[in-house]
Amino acid sequence: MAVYLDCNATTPVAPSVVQKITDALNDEWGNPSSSYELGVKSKKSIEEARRHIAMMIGGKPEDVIFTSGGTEVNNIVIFGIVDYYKDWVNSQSSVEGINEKPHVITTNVEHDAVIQPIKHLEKKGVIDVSIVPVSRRGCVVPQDVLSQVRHTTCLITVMLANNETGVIMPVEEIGREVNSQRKKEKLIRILFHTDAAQGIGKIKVDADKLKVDYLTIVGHKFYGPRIGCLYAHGLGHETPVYPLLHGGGQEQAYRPGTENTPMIVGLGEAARLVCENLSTYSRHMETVRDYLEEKLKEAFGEGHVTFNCSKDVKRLPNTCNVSLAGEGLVGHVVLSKCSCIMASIGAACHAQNKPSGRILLASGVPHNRAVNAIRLSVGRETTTDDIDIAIEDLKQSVTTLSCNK
Ligand SMILES: Cc1ncc(COP(=O)(O)O)c(C=O)c1O
Ligand SMILES: O=C(O)CC[SeH]
Repeated sequence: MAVYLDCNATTPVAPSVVQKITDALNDEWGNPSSSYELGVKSKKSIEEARRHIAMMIGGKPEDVIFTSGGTEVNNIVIFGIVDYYKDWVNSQSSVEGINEKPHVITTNVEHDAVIQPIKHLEKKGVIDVSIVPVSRRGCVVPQDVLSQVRHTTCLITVMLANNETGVIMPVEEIGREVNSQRKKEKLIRILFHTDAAQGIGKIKVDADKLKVDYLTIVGHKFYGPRIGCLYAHGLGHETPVYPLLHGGGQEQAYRPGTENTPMIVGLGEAARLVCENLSTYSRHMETVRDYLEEKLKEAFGEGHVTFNCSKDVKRLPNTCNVSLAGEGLVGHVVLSKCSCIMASIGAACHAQNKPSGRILLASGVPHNRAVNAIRLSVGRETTTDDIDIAIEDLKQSVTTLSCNK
């Protein structure tokens, strides 16, 4: 019997989401831009989905733009900064600092879909970057971020929760202070982005409360389809969005292209499920995750089990990053000897045979523990019976590896 414990990598699509997608494929295939009934019907279902998504994050429907996924959203935000800064410089009467580059601040534990576009622009010499290391507890300190602000800073991006450790970052605290000094000094307003991919569907996400200008939504992390959304607070008037793509007028021309109605409708249903059931989902996942951690300690002994997320930081209710002490118990090797568990040692988009260098090591986990790390991320359907099976699977894997030494 297979036990899926990799929900931070991706989740199954909820049954009602599958049904909504199927119905839309069959009945709402019209072009949403078409003025006849078939098109109007498709457009209406898209706008209903937009309303559910806006409600899920405490935003307005007109501030939600559909994209192909989270990677696209993060690239829209990061690449847009270059034009944002240029437009601001051109709008200034004085030319002081006109040749200085826009400055971006981020952390050293962001997902590649944030780090890589930032590094790309830095390598091209287009932006200056400050990468703020998280504390030894794996959580970024707000003052460490804010102390990096300079007169050319125009974007701060800090993920809401880390995909490997589950650590929840102090986004709201940073959001409150981001522009506290700027207005007095007539400097460019700093735009604040959070990649909420791992938070949505697990914890309450309120864009207004977080004081973010941009927020990334990733459907396949909360039982939805593999598309995403960009939330921009006061889209187009308070917060600029510079399109990566140019074409028709869809999505207020911020993300042109004939809409993927079935997947958008599915994402709307996934958002509706979160709106209605988040506290139930969150409580269940935390109960099962805590049961998992107790059973790991029982099975291997407290002295042989180390959890790689500090107890005194806020963390996602579904994530357990654990290292089993013992020579040869390298994370990916232990998983390779398991016959039931489907899990990972870190981000799926990284090679599964080397430790999470950037995230666990960056979070203060010593190398000998990082190499033995396994990420177990439970879901809405994970049961304690699943955990019992997973624990037995891990025990047999460790026994096999110990005998082979
Ligand atoms: C934190 C985080 N950000 C961004 C992404 C990228 O989203 P997508 O897979 O939709 O491009 C992922 C997962 O894939 C993620 O875990
Ligand atoms: O597995 C993850 O952490 C997200 C997909 Se790269």
